[in-house]
Amino acid sequence: MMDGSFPPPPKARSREALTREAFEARLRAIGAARYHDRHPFHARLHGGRCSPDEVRAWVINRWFYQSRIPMKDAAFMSRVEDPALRREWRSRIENHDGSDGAPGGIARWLTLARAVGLDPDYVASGQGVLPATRFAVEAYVRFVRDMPLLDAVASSLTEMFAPKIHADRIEGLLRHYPFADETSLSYFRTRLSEAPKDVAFGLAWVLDHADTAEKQDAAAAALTFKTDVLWSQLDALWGAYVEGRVPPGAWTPGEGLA
Ligand SMILES: O=C(O)c1cc(C(=O)O)c2c(n1)C(=O)C(=O)c1cc(C(=O)O)[nH]c1-2
Repeated sequence: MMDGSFPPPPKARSREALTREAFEARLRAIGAARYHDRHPFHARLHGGRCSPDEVRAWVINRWFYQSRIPMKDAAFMSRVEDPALRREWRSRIENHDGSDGAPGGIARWLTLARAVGLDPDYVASGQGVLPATRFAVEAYVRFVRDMPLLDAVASSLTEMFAPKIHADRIEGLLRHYPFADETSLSYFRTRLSEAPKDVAFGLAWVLDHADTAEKQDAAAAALTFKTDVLWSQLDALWGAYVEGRVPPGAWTPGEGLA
């Protein structure tokens, strides 16, 4: 500078938060690019190309995810100080565990297990679950237990994309597999009516609370993390049961049959 002074440092420009609409679009774009409906295992399953043992392997491994969902929701609720938020959230646990003597999602999953020829007690024991499935699912439970509440709620928002995959699954399984009927697939039919309430609440909560660019980034990262949790389970399933590299200790065909 002519007068020998230094130019002022550039002002640290704070990024503006996206509008509600633009932020929702950002979250939906994560699903469009990364949700596990795009995984080749789902195309194989819904297209009728899975062998009976591949279907059994999917039922055994996916059970582990199902079984941990109410545990992660309980972990979430244990951190919530607002009774209104806990009241809203607790139906998620009842949906899976059942209430007032009515069966929940876990019981419906075991009905599916029986229909594909598995012993439900074997499936419920968690034996034979792939190590990578266990790692991914446990990472999800820990994430919800340890991260800020905003990240925890955002990580549940993969469910925004689930109704389509549940509807595709019902249609594909009914068309291609003899075990499929309204009883064996009741898990998915029930989710079609349960999930929209949870999604509407969770999405509105995230849109309300992610009110800075940094929080929006954190919520988007949480949703991305969750898509990885889902995708890596199917990668593990594919490696073990489509390509035939079953890791030590994991289910082998013939085990755990009814
Ligand atoms: O079949 C599926 O593809 C699928 C995906 C997801 C998901 O996106 O996490 C859930 C479910 N199903 C489901 O049935 C379910 O109850 C559920 C709860 C949650 C969650 O993160 O709280 N995700 C899912």
